[in-house]
Amino acid sequence: MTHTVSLSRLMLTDFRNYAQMSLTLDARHVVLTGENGAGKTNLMEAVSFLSPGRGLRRAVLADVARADGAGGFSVFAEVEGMEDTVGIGTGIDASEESTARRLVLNGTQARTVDELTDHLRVLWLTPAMDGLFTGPSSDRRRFLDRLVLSLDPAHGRRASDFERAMRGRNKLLSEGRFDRTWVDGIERQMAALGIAMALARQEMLGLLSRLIGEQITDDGFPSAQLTLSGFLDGELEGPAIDLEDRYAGLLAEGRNRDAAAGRTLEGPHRSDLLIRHIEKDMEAERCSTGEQKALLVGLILAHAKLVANLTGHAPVLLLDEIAAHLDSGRRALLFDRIDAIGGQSFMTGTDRSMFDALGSRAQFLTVSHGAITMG
Ligand SMILES: Nc1ncnc2c1ncn2[C@@H]1O[C@H](COP(=O)(O)OP(=O)(O)OP(=O)(O)O)[C@@H](O)[C@H]1O
Repeated sequence: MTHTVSLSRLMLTDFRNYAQMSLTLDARHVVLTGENGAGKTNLMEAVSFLSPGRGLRRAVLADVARADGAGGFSVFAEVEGMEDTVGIGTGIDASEESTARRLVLNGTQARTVDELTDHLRVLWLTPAMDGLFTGPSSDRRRFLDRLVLSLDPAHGRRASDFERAMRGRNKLLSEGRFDRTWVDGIERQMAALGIAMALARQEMLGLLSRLIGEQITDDGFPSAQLTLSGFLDGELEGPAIDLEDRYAGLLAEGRNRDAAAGRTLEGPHRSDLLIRHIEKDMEAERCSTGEQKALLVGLILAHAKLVANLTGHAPVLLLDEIAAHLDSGRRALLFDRIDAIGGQSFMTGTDRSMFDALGSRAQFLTVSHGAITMG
């Protein structure tokens, strides 16, 4: 049985084009319609700040604060969450020097943003992700890591610790300091973190692939075959300690090469996510724009289902302009699929009639110049 996690209240202060906004919601889906530039995506971005990281635009926090405001911003949400009802407040104060946002849970300062994951998981799909299959591998790695993060909150910390250790190694090598014990120590640390990262990614992809395999249908949303490549390909099996030894060995062997290159050439930071369209048996990057979009939608919805199955709680989904290029039949199927995940989804569009097939399954909101009206 999947429980619905839903926002029952959302309040914004000086968030992008919202000076003050307060919204009361029920657990149904939320459809936001309005003209271009009205503030639909901004509202979704505010909801994305209820998860760790920099939100769906990967914004610099100072840019989020309303241009004519005092320099700070806040987002407050009441969430019927995974544990209980929780009040979540986040933002930055105008006077704060820090670039990190503050996070308050039920009135108490949280230690880390990872604590958010105890209450809700937020996943999103935005038009900015349309180039995922054709863009640089760093985009796919980030996408992959967000998928892992929504199942394994420790993944983010592991990745940032790995980055830090790697920068330390690069610096030592570039300065020609091959002090054995020092470099050995950093490489052992990189090996432990790097293998843990690779295994977490592989495990998530295994679970997701199995779920996709079980739900292959011919409803117009293609299925993705997902493969990890670029780091210990085909070797990520057996005890983790053996894999760590193998990776530490590769790092030690590669010191001269990496010193010359000025960076570490072997590691999970070089992985790529290879995606194929199963029904067409074709690499995603060679599929048409429409096929790529459908593939991405299918992938996000399958992942949402996986999160729901594994945690027992459906994630909150932010689907920006998801129905834009679909005919009415496809749209109705899409809404059924979204609804079947069992959670609350936020969807945007310019035209309300595009969402007619949702009927009473959604609450409809009109957005105009940073203000919201129901209906
Ligand atoms: N920090 C900020 N302060 C004030 N306004 C901002 C800030 N950041 C962005 N905006 C404005 O917010 C407006 C709404 O943007 P948003 O992306 O939410 O529009 P939208 O309703 O999703 O439109 P579209 O249908 O075109 O995607 C834009 O006009 C943008 O210039």
